[in-house]
Amino acid sequence: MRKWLGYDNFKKTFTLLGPHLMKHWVSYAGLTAVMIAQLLCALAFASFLGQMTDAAIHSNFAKLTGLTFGGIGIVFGMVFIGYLNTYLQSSAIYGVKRDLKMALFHHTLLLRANVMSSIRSGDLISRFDNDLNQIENMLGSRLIDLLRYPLVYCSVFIYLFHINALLSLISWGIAPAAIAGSAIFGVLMRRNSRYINHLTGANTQIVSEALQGFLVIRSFVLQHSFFSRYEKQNHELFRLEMKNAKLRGLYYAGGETASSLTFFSSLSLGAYLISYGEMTIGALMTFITLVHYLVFPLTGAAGNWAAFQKASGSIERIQAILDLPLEAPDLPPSAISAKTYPSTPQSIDFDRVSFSYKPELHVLNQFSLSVPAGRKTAIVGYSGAGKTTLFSLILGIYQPQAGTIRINGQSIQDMSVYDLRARIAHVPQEATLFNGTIRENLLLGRQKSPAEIVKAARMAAIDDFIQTLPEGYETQVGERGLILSGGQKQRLAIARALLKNAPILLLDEATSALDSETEEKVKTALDHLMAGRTTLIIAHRLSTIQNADHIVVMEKGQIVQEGTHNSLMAMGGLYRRLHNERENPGSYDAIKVMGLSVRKTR
Ligand SMILES: Nc1ncnc2c1ncn2[C@@H]1O[C@H](COP(=O)(O)OP(=O)(O)OP(=O)(O)O)[C@@H](O)[C@H]1O
Repeated sequence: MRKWLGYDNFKKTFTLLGPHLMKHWVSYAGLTAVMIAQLLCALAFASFLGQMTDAAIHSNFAKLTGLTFGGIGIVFGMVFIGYLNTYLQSSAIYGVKRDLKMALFHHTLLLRANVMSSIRSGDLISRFDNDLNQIENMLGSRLIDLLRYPLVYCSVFIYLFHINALLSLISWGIAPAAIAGSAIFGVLMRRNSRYINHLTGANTQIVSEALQGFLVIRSFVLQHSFFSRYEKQNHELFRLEMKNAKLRGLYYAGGETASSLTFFSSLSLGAYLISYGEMTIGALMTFITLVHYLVFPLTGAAGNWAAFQKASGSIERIQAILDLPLEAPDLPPSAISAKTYPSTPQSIDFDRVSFSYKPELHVLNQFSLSVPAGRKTAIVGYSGAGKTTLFSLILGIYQPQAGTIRINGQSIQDMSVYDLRARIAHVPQEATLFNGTIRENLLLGRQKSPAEIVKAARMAAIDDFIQTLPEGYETQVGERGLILSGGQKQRLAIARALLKNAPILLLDEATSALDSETEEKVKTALDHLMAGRTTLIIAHRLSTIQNADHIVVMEKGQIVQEGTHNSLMAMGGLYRRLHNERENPGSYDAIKVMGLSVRKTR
């Protein structure tokens, strides 16, 4: 029975919404007062109609005049209460919705990276959009209706019982049908709505992928396949929405039938009682004005219940995000992104670190490496060797399952992630730009003078390009930096790192998108930036790391060779193979590692 009536969903709804509702208690208390005032006005108006009718029948002009003024007063009162109702409802609905949205975004910003990478962006966006709208639908007057319906039913029943006991009992005839109808309707709506919410999420995902991957979609001519998926989902959504509409229609028809039946049976029985002199015409007028107040709390409660069932699916989806684990309990203080860490060099140590993204796949196994303070260490290896994973671990984005990572001898587990990241300037493989100006994208919350910004951009060999733009540093980069080339974005990311001025520098293929001439210019800037800082560089082109103090060669999450460029070249093995492959792609060694059989000519 509890399941059928959706009691658990009801409880879940209030567990999530309770604190937010409490915050807006003034609006909800106001709405409750308005609701009571509306009820009193309705009772007064019904009584007014009855008294007017009886006064007219008995030609009581003095009473009629008094009642007219009273009626005008009731009408003005109702108009004012109606205005208050609209205002307070908006404040209650949008206040709670705003708070829920902020809680969801706050949580999203702090989600752990492994959780974040498992969430589909479209699905997450639809929780902000579709699910919050469903909840909005349930807030405000629908919540107050939970109180209103029993209160209206009881007070009107007592009032009408006082007028005529027999007539008032007619409403009891529809009560069992209304309660059973509400339970069945609620269960069917909930089932349907869950599926609709899920499909809406999948639908948003397709649109989001189509926007993000529009170049690939066009170059691989995928429009048809994307459209077919979208079309199929939309047909299914339409089918489910229509199913819901049929349910609502049936429900509405049921409510109307119950209301009309009660009205006509009250009218007929009332007419009969009048003809026997057991009731006045005025009393019947009052009665039939109020009789629908005995029906709508029963049928309306069922409709309300259905809205709760619908919203409970959305609440479940929002709660599911709010239950996901966070990497830190709260947002970083606003000043931290502007903080410049003292530039004293810092050492990095990996001490028997083991890490896997998934239990069955070990990326690092008992990995140990010491990166001396203020030196330049390069990491090379085939794709998938685990190089980028090392950076993610240093940044505290993922936590190792075993072993310790230390910075200047202190375990990073004992540091706040924000303090840890304040020490590191990271240039990732893919430079992400945000919607905003070039200047905002370079600063990312930092305070720097225009001269410092230009200096960093010059060092990253991007100032010349920026100066050619009509609005220079104030140019909007467009969503995801679409107006810039891959190399330009990469140079902006390097300028960003220069401006961060942190003691640890992590460069992950930072110059991979640059042509050799630009790379040469940027290299000078990077050499300048790296001087005196602890630098880890991942590079595909080995020519860019030949002057590194130390080179670490990785294979399948293990260090297989270490040394300087010259010592590693002399040693032979994987480093020399990689070097020959990447720097002299036509050489005998390179062809051999590509698995081709070549006959030696010498
Ligand atoms: N978020 C992730 N979830 C699951 N597995 C991952 C994730 N990121 C990387 N991996 C896996 O971990 C392994 C190491 O990846 P990593 O990105 O560290 O390699 P890499 O040496 O930096 O490669 P590349 O040179 O291509 O960037 C790979 O097998 C990869 O498939």
